[in-house]
Amino acid sequence: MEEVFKIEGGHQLNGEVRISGAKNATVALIPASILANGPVTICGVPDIADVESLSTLLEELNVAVVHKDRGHLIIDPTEMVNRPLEHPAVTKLRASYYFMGALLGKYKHVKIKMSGGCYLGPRPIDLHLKGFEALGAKVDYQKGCYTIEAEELIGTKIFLDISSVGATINIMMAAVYAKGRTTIENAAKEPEIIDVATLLNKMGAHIRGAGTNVITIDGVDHLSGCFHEIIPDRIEAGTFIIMAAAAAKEMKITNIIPQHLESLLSKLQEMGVDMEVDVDSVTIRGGGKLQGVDIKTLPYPGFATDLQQPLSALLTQAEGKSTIRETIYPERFKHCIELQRMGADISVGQGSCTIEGITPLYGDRVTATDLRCGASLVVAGLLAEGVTEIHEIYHIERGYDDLDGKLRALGANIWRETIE
Ligand SMILES: CC(=O)N[C@H]1[C@@H](OP(=O)(O)OP(=O)(O)OC[C@H]2O[C@@H](n3ccc(=O)[nH]c3=O)[C@H](O)[C@@H]2O)O[C@H](CO)[C@@H](O)[C@@H]1O
Ligand SMILES: C=C(OP(=O)(O)O)C(=O)O
Repeated sequence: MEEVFKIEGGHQLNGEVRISGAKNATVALIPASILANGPVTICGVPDIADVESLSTLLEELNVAVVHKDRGHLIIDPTEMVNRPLEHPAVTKLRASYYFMGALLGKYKHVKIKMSGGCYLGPRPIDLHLKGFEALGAKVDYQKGCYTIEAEELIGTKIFLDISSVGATINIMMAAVYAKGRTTIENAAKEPEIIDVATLLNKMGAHIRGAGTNVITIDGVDHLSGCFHEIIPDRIEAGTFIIMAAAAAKEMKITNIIPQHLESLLSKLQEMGVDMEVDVDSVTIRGGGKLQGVDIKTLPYPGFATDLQQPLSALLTQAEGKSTIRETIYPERFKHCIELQRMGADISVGQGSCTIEGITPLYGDRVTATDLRCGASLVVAGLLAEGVTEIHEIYHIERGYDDLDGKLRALGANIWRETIE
């Protein structure tokens, strides 16, 4: 028995959609909260499977977790116990690795299984571990489990060979209680990193420079509970913007920070998408003629790798040739095989793909091999003739809050079906 999405294409989207809190911020804010010595209230928490998995892990640690209405989450680590995290929930998502930095920071000791998440090609965590070691920790890996411990953590200068989002956040969390100053050079600059630094600073940490490539963390002795509202999800916003360009007459995407979406919006403008950008919303008028474009994924503020997959589906409807060069995850092209099944003319090369448009798409039985592949297939399903059946939607549920409900409210014909 499996639950699938079915989408009947060709229904025009219209109206307004409100974007939820950012998944990639939330999944770091939740582990970061355990660094406090009192209750932390996070508001705007998206209703996604990754949050459920992290809540399970908090409960494993005897942290009190209360889900209130409208995305309020109260995390109270007052009675916390630093147990090994070997629960299967660890492997359900990538971000469980943030418990490494958080538990190491708070207790100088952590034992945790290897995390999971989308397979996008190899996703090593060597930079996280090197960062912990530079702070004075010893890392041991046995039988799929990391043990990381330190007598004390001492601030130091850490240069990241690659500006990794995960390593930047993990080191930041490990360093908040360290003695003296930690400097992260070549730090990642994604908005989610600023959000985590903001939460930690509200708790009493002393972090400067988040959002630039040099972050300094001056260790403190105590962190308290606080209240924090999560930034909007720029990847969910981008996905809906792409869907609007694909299938909307007029659609307003609200609760966004347009500055976080500049690389996408400027590409869509180059494609010929009609848009009106406001302070915290964008209105898209779809149905116009689209031109193919070339895209290169890059760390923020460059074009987000998480959006190249949904955009690929739209590019099948753009005139001429489009090329996507993937510099973050050169193997992130599994969605192309699924799109080909639906009629797309795509060839995949070494770290890139070429899409020839315009090709009509036809509903078929396809598989969401990862989260954004799933989003790409939903975009394709909205455009396709007939019914598209998407399997393995648990990937989509890991990162999109009520994607099908939001689409139905906009006029899409999408439903869930349980099949044998
Ligand atoms: C939960 C979360 O926030 N996930 C996002 C995060 O993943 P994640 O934090 O895992 O991605 P990173 O920024 O760490 O990865 C960037 C690049 O660095 C490499 N690398 C990373 C760490 C390391 O120790 N060694 C190493 O070689 C990776 O293989 C990749 O090629 O950023 C990615 C890049 O924007 C996004 O696609 C993910 O949606
Ligand atoms: C790859 C992603 O997520 P994760 O890092 O959680 O696997 C994503 O959000 O597109």
